[in-house]
Amino acid sequence: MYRVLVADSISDKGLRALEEHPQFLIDKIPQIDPEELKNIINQYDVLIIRSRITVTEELLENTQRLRLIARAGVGVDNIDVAAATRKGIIVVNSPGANTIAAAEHTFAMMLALARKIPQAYSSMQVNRWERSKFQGVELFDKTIGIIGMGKIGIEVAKRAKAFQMTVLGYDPFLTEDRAKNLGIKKATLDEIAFHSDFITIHTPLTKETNSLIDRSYLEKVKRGVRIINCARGGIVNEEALLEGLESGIVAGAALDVFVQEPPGPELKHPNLIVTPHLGASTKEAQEKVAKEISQEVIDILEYDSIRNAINMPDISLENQQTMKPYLQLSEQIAQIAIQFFKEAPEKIEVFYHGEIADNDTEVLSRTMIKGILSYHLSDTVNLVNAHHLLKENGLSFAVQRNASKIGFTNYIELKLSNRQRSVSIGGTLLDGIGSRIVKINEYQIDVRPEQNLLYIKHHDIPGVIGRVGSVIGDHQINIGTMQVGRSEIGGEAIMVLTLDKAADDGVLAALKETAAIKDVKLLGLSTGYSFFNKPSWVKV
Ligand SMILES: NC(=O)c1ccc[n+]([C@@H]2O[C@H](COP(=O)([O-])OP(=O)(O)OC[C@H]3O[C@@H](n4cnc5c(N)ncnc54)[C@H](O)[C@@H]3O)[C@@H](O)[C@H]2O)c1
Ligand SMILES: O=C(O)[C@H](O)COP(=O)(O)O
Repeated sequence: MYRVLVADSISDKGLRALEEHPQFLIDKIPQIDPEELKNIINQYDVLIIRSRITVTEELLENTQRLRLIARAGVGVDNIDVAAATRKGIIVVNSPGANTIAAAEHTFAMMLALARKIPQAYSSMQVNRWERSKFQGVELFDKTIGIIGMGKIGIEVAKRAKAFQMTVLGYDPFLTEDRAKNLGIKKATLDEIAFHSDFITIHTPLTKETNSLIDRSYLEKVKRGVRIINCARGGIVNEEALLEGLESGIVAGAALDVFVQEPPGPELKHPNLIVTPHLGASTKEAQEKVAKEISQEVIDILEYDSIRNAINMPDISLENQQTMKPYLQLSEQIAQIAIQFFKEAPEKIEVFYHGEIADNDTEVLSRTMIKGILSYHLSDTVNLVNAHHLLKENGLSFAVQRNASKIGFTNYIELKLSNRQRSVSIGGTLLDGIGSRIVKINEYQIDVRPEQNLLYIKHHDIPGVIGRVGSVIGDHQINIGTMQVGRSEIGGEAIMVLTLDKAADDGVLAALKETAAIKDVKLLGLSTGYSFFNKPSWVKV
């Protein structure tokens, strides 16, 4: 049973799927304060939040249990994603579910700003009738500059065109073609400053966008510009904005988001209109984000299907059918490799050949890293923090992908090495048959990866196979399959057996006493794959 803490006000209707799911137990504390959250966070597997809660590294230090932080909305700037990644916690959001709400709010703000509606309303509330004071401007025939042409920026652009505005768009990912298809002009930030009557921002808050609209930018804008920020507090520098409003360079501004939420009393000006972060606050958007997040939580924890994770590659239910057998094979290849290598390798190399190389193999690579690192670091490693732990432990990692086939339709090889030695394990998935380990170092074999494998290196002379069979039989262990590979007749050879139960120390000692046997290793593999599976190591 997974325990979920809903630590913000989230639509009940949207959460229904999660609440009705027998595997999830939900606690809702929408107004929880940071201290209480810190005290109880370790009781939960999942934390669902909006922008009210700040997830800090310090908060995450209080939990060993949390696996998933679900942001019912877009912005994850209130979550220390790097800290979550280090702890192996997946962070997901619900992009797109509140796009229309945010675009419509931007337009509501722009119209309210143009026609001074909030000011006129306040005046009438104190029984005044000041018609000339509240003369506004039209949107028709004006130029709007949109900074950030993502989902919301695009919806704002469409609406601006319906108002017959000239639309300038700036976004590092906006191409000329895309701009043309949208019927807008691709512009630079400076061109937006020089030509826009309205500027609206729709980027995330990043190092680059923090204070993007600052004093120096406001020195370049057209006098009388109106600025709208429904994206994130801080993208428009609040002090510079107040100065711009005071000097008249900025005729009006509309803010839905603030550096501090709620903002301090100093953030006031007669030409500044504000709303308390309401961009996503429509009934429809809240139901949609909560519904999307509920499904994502269920999919991740129940089906290992990941969409919209900030710190994990996507592995949706649709492509899971293809990828799941490879996930298990990758994990098993890594488990075999590290049980051979035993020490921590200095270098990890992965080679993908054939059709698999055309897929996004990142999740397979992470699975192998997890398989390798967890041998020494135990259960602190998962797919989320795999790369981080790799770097932290100073290991080098390289991937090579080659669509050409080398004997198999698909082939995955993992090589672990340090300055002294290396180990290579290769595996494939045979259509309609299942996975096979087909290479151990220089030896070609054909072994179905099962829970208990026994690897024996020996001289290729008569009698060894019989001796191995009788030692194992004497210990009442049934042999499932036996595969032999050799480099040359009478040279060195290997034998890989699948056993119905793990061989004990007595078997290994008896085998090692045989003169022709050079090495014996019992390899324990996990069967059945789950992102959160801990490998069941059988150390030899
Ligand atoms: N006020 C609200 O309640 C509310 C609601 C929803 C979203 N938002 C915020 O709106 C913002 C946009 O959301 P979205 O869903 O459109 O996201 P999105 O990811 O679809 O679009 C963001 C766009 O910003 C662009 N961008 C990034 N850095 C940039 C830069 N330096 N200059 C120009 N463009 C840059 C990206 O290329 C991307 O196209 C986010 O910050 C989100 O948190 C606020
Ligand atoms: O990033 C978002 O999705 C918006 O800012 C909405 O935030 P909220 O969920 O706190 O309303």
